[in-house]
Amino acid sequence: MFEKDSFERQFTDMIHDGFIFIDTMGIIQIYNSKAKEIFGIDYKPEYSHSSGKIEKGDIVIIADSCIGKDDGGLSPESLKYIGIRNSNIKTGDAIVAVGSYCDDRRLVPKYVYSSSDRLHDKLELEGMYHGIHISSSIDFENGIVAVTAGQDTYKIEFVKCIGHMVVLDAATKKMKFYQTKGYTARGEDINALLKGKEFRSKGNDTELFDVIGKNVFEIHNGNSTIKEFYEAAVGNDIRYTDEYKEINGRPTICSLHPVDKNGKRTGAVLIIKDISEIKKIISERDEALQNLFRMERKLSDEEATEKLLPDLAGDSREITNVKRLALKAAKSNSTVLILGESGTGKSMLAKAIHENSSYCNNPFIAVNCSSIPETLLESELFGYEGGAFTGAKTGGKIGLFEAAQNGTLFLDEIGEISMSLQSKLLQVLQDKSYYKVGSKDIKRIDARIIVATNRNLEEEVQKGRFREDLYYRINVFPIWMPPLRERREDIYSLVRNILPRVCERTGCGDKGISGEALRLLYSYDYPGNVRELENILERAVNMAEGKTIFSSHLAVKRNRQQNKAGAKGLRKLKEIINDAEKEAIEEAIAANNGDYKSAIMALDIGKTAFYEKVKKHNIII
Ligand SMILES: Nc1ncnc2c1ncn2[C@@H]1O[C@H](COP(=O)(O)OP(=O)(O)OP(=O)(O)O)[C@@H](O)[C@H]1O
Repeated sequence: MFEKDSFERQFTDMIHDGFIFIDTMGIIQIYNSKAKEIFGIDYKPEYSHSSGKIEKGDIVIIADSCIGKDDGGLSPESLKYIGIRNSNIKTGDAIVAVGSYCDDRRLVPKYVYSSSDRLHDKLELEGMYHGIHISSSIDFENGIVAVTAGQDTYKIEFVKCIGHMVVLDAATKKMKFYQTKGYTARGEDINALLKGKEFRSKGNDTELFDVIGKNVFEIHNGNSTIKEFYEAAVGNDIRYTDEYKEINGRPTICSLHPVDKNGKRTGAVLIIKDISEIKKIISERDEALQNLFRMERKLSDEEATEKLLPDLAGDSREITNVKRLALKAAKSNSTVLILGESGTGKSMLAKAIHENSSYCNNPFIAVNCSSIPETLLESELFGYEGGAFTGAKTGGKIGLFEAAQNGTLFLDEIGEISMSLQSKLLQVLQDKSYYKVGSKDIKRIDARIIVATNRNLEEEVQKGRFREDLYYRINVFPIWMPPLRERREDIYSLVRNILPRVCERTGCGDKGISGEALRLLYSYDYPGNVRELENILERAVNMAEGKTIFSSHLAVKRNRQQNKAGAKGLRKLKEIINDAEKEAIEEAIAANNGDYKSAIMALDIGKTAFYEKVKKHNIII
């Protein structure tokens, strides 16, 4: 229809978009330069090679981001051509591999693969193979697939999926084929080549690859866009403008126009805008936005935990997690079970949950189950009617459940209650109702229940000391408070939070703490957790006469390392003297309320010697 160098052809080459015209037989009549560029036809690559086919013993290097879904059509089974027979490799997996083609010398292939459900930034294989340095990598984040053989690297950019392959000649180890963009149009998909199809030459050796006169399905795999294109060309009334379409695995924006002459269909035109670059930018932007969103959410999460649980000091990963869970628990009305060693802050957390819940304007009633005698606990919890038992108040008594109505009832040390009370509690939690002792009137529970224990309840259940059904009933929303020794980084913020409180409580005036003392606090193991830290600080505040707490004011055993050395009894005399010297200086400073002149006099040493020793022992003054 068109002359080879016709005016129309030259004209369409000037268009910035890809322009393809096919006739009513699906034969390509115009295929402008931009279309060739988009689909890698007439692409002038860096490296040249002649035409040929993969032969026995050739080294084949593959990097496939999504087996079976790339446009190279690689299947897990076809990997057998390079010696990979692994039934765990599935369609959709990513693989980087090197192997010898149809090799009966049994050269073992090397490969790394990753299932599609695993998130990865990069998949990489690197090493010597058959005397040549090979690397094959897929950079998912930047959309680059690269194969290096010796000094030469062959890269292809991709948007969604890609199948890349480089072949080295068995004898010379020189590159004899490599994949570049446009391989679908050239009909050089990996699978076909592995099955023995010939490849075309490239670079300086590129044979004239004229698509004019070829059927459109020869050049483009028959996806729905090309099918529609053909349908429009043969007479169907399909047309669209600027629609997102994929052709040969490349994202494009297409416009389809049927072409009629004298009322008769003569073919169709497909105009293509290459948007792979834009798509990449968009996906990068989307990813950046997602990261930003994630960061913002994390920050606002952290801000929220700080704002809503201000009394709960600590910013370690462990305590932050506890705070996050606590805020979630506060939003639900399920029973919360707080577990953890004594003194870790379970009661404090229960209060914080209450304060952040919808029950916050109503009472928070805390009851330590171990501190109330067993005989009284039932009547304390449920209350009693006047005259219910000998010694009962005449007017009866409101129980803690009733007192906590519409608020929160915190049952601390739940692991301590007797088996008979456990059954009653189970009933109450199940039925959400109870009877006052000596009453036949049913009472409804509208309080939120939080329970806590420092016992290992699972172990208690196994030993028959705690009812299994009650354990399951209260274990709805468990929160584990980690011991302080497992979150030492909280010590600083705990001291900052607790010290002013302790100073106020003891009426000793504001006091600070020396770096040395902080370091000592940091090195201690705290079997009694935060409560023990609080007690240590309280004692120190009372001991320190000046404004600063020094390590000599802290009633803690020596630090972990020193404990260990001490336990072995292997400390050298020099070390002992050294420690004693340090302690003496600290004590002198503390005893003189931080007044160095007096400390120097008390120690009866020279000023220079004093400052030298202070420096040597790293004493903060
Ligand atoms: N994160 C924290 N921030 C500030 N103070 C804390 C923190 N955790 C615990 N404390 C303080 O430590 C002390 C012990 O806390 P709490 O009574 O809540 O511990 P507990 O785990 O309930 O102890 P027990 O198991 O013995 O009942 C309290 O005085 C509390 O104020």
